[in-house]
Amino acid sequence: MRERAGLLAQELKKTVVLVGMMGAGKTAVGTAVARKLGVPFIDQDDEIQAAANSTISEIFQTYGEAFFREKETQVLARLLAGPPCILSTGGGAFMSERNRDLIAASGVSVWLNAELNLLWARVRYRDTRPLLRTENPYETLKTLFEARTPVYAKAAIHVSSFSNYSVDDMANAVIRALTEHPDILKVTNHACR
Ligand SMILES: Nc1ncnc2c1ncn2[C@@H]1O[C@H](COP(=O)(O)OP(=O)(O)OP(=O)(O)O)[C@@H](O)[C@H]1O
Ligand SMILES: O=C(O)C1=C[C@@H](O)[C@@H](O)[C@H](O)C1
Ligand SMILES: [Mg+2]
Repeated sequence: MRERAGLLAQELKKTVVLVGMMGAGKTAVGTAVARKLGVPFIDQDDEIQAAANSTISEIFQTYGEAFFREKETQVLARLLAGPPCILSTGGGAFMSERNRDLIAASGVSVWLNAELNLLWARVRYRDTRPLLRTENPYETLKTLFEARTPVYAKAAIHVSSFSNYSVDDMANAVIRALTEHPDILKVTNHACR
């Protein structure tokens, strides 16, 4: 893809799989990264909803979490078999060893790492996350955060989010991290042509 200045061509060689907690920005930042790189963006939660013709909440309510997790793995395998893209996972997808193996086999995992209070500030006013529909959603988020952090840390690339970062800042930080891996994102300078 060429930037407006016509200086950079970029080739995405592997699917970049964004992982992390609910509210880490996988969907928001992934969308921005894909737009900046001019590559396709796919949100795994959206794909599951489209395949089931129901919302995530409805799937949890009607069929339960175990069914959702099965669909999550099926959809992940299908998306990873497609052309390279920016793929935002659901918050729990990276918890499964099978999913981590699928990602490592044909993509690269990037952890969007954010502090608990930042995550809480982002998720507290939305009711689209069935796992947080509990008596004390902050405590639930904290429990998930503590249990999941060591697993997210297995991701190949880590990018930290801070409260003063915008979605755009985070997208740029992800792209900077990717450009350090030419086997993932190859950037060619065409300035001299
Ligand atoms: N610096 C930032 N990085 C990421 N998100 C940000 C940032 N600043 C504000 N936000 C907002 O925080 C929210 C992050 O939610 P988003 O749905 O992208 O998270 P997610 O990781 O996809 O969560 P889920 O696992 O539930 O799908 C968005 O509304 C986004 O606009
Ligand atoms: O953290 C999780 O386990 C989840 C996060 C969302 O993206 C959805 O995939 C679903 O609500 C489960
Ligand atoms: Mg999301």
